[in-house]
Amino acid sequence: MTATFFKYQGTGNDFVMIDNRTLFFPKEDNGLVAFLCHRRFGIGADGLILLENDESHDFRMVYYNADGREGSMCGNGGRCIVAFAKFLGIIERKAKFIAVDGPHTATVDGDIVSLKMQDVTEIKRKPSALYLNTGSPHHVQLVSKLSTFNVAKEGAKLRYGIYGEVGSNINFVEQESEDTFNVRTYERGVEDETLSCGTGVTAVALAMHELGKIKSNYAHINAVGGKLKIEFEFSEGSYGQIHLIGEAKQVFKGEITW
Ligand SMILES: N[C@@H](CCC[C@H](N)C(=O)O)C(=O)O
Repeated sequence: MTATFFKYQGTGNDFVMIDNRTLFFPKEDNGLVAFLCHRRFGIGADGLILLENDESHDFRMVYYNADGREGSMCGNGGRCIVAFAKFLGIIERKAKFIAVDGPHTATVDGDIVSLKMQDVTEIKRKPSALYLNTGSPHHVQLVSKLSTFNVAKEGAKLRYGIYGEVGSNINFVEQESEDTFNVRTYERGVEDETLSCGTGVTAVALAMHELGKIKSNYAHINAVGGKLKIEFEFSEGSYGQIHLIGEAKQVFKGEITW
């Protein structure tokens, strides 16, 4: 079979994007997804995303990690699929779509996509980290000398050591200034460091607010692959109106045969 695909990136988190409105894609074939994401034998990506029709939303997002398994919510992927929906003419400046963690809204302004995330009602404190779910599970840990920190090794240790079979994404953070943080993430399902993780930097912003490290209702994040902004409201122990904001770009279009 020969299929048309698109490649998108959001602050360096890259995705194979497929228009599956005709439902041609064999969704149960995890080996095929892993092959398409493979950086030497396939197209190469941190994940694969299918755009499908949905009765009560503009579209449906189906997200797979690079290991071929369906993942939990992907924030950067969510921003990229909104840019893809605009490219396909499904939306103009506003989107309402459904993903694995529920409905999302988004706005597009040029290459900048602002994606509304689910509310977060619980942040767990661990001895040297915080743990929360922003659509995907995230461990958030402050470290020093982030630029030379061994994210792949330490991330794998925590991902398998603390969180067992289900696992978690692991974010290492360093405060840069009053409202700015540098973040590097080990991603579950990619099983390596990626250049950016949208649900991860969202988790970092909320965790830093929880620790009193930010007084504002926003945070700027320097991921390895680019800059993101997170805005939120905090009331009665809960975070709402959470927006993940940053660039999402189409990189190329191609055809692949399997
Ligand atoms: N890259 C993603 C996170 C994707 C989810 C994750 N790898 C998982 O299934 O745990 C993002 O931008 O949020």
